[in-house]
Amino acid sequence: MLTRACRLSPCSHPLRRNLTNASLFSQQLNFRFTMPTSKPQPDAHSKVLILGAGNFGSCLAEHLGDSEHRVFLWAREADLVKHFNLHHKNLKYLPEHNFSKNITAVGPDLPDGDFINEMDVLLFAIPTQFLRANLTILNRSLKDKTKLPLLIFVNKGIEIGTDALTLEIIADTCGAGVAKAATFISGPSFAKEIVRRRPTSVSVASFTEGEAVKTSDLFHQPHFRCYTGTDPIGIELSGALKNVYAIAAGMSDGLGYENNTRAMIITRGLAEMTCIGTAYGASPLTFLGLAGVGDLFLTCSSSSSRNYTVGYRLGQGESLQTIISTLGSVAEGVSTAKGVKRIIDKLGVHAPIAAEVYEVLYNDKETKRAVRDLMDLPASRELDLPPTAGEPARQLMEKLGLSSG
Ligand SMILES: NC(=O)C1=CN([C@@H]2O[C@H](COP(=O)(O)OP(=O)(O)OC[C@H]3O[C@@H](n4cnc5c(N)ncnc54)[C@H](O)[C@@H]3O)[C@@H](O)[C@H]2O)C=CC1
Ligand SMILES: O=C(CO)COP(=O)(O)O
Repeated sequence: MLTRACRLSPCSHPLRRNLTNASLFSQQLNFRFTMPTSKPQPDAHSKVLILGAGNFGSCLAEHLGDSEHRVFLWAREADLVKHFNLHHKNLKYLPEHNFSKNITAVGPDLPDGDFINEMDVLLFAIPTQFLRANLTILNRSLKDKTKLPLLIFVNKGIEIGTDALTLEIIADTCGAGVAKAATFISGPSFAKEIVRRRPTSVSVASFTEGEAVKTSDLFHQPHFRCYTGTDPIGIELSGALKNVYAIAAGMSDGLGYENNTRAMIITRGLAEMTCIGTAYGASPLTFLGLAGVGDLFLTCSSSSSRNYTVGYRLGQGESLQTIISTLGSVAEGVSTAKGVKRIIDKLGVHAPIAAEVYEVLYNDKETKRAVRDLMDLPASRELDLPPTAGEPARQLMEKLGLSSG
């Protein structure tokens, strides 16, 4: 078993390491900041508020409710709150599951400041496109920024219109200190398998490594392992990007292509993800972890994935509008494909699979034509990481006060 001493490594963001080695900013970045931390380590009887009672929020409520913690689950649907508290069931998401009696549903309004300030942990399981509005309201309750609850985010997407990662949404709405303390969980973790206690592992990252360790300690269970790190930008990009490639893999299967084609999409998708991440300013190694290749493999190869399902149904000839209106759950890759397209265009990264997914979703390109165009690309070297120095990450870290000239 890993000891705490073994899991902790000196806190240094990979951007700093990359830049120190080779890049444009090697002489410029000089980290001089004090990392914020949350209230003391959540103990065995912590108060946890989970925001978002969809598949993943409910699943994580169950994961933490299966303990001595006092878990509250915020749902914006009044009927869900009422039914959950009476029957310990969430009929809309994970309807088969009997939830722990340690969980109390709250809502439909967001809890008030007094309630929020009593919490030791706030866990956000709200789809990316709705996060900004909810954080704007919640920020009014986070009065004392020196005594923050442990803040955990599990959404996997890029915001439409701003191309912002969640780190930036948090900084915009709650301030840089809150973003620096935030922790991100990402990795191959279907909600319905976690509630069945199938062995699962995830990546947990924060700029404040102590917060990632607290999160890991909170979540770690015999059937659930956490691996900590200090590349939240890479972890976020991994989770967001893999959803776009899951759409591509589903599309391929929906068109009737077989295993070779799916393996090609997964592998070339990983190469694209790594190039986009490197150009953005994340560590390329992050994409080899659970949040990267782990989640990419999972979602590209299973019909349990909503993103894969969107792709599959597109490949079968259904329209995007019909698929979205009948999916019954969020597929973050659909909205994220827009931000990814803008990011690759801006950074000049060659990411043809992501570009073709965008064309199918938003320019009515036929799925078969997209495959033909990909296969017609000229032969190229297998992998050349872009030499760029990570301007988006540099700007984001500047916003967080994590760089100084
Ligand atoms: N389901 C899974 O296995 C996993 C999901 N995730 C991520 O977690 C996030 C949430 O996903 P799911 O729970 O699966 O989605 P879901 O589709 O099951 O549930 C969506 C939730 O968002 C809420 N919602 C809708 N509009 C809202 C608004 N305006 N403000 C606040 N909440 C709103 C709904 O009430 C519902 O609780 C996504 O970013 C997803 O990528 C991450 C890992 C695994
Ligand atoms: O991210 C997930 C599992 O790790 C869930 O994937 P989908 O959102 O595609 O269902």
